[in-house]
Amino acid sequence: MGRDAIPKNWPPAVPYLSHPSFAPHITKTQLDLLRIRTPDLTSSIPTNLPRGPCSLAGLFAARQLEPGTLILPYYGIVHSSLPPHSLNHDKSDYDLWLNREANVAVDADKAGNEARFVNDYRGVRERPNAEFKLCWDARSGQQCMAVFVLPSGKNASTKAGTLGIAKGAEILVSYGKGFWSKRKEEDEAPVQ
Ligand SMILES: C[S@@+](CC[C@H](N)C(=O)[O-])C[C@H]1O[C@@H](n2cnc3c(N)ncnc32)[C@H](O)[C@@H]1O
Repeated sequence: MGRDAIPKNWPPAVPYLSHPSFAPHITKTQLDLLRIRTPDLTSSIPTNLPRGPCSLAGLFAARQLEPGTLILPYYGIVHSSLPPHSLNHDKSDYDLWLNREANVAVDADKAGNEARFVNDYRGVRERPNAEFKLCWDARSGQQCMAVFVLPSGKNASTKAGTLGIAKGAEILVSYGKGFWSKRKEEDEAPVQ
């Protein structure tokens, strides 16, 4: 796979990222905080994970995926969540916290990779089968958000044979109740 490869059917209006992109306002202090591997970052992206299109999944698993497996990193524009650069007043559906201490989030609205298409499980199946998790990218020596198969016991189905993600199944996370209650409020708000 060449360095400039992009996934099939990628929307032409959204630049495809094969690494995080840093907004120009990100400070050295914020960057330095992202370069610390804190003890809670037990999961990692290995140095041999290729850049570019993901071989394990687009939105659907390309093969059976075991609990806890790294599926793919979540790339977007790494930006400060504090004013004046905060995107809060125009927060996108693709914006995830990266590091609260550094006030840094990653937004895949304007640019990203396949992970920006991961849907919520509600209305699709009974439970999520994957999660967004902060991990350590050993390739760049930086903290990175990524999508992992839910480990056994973490909201995952415990029925025999249903752990992990079966080949062909959709990758589904939980956006959290807060996401959908906010969406409901917005939908019900009177049009100004
Ligand atoms: C991060 S995007 C996910 C990708 C999106 N489906 C797309 O095709 O670009 C988040 C948006 O996807 C839609 N979405 C995700 N999960 C959904 C679900 N379970 N039911 C309905 N809409 C969903 C919502 O519109 C949400 O704002």
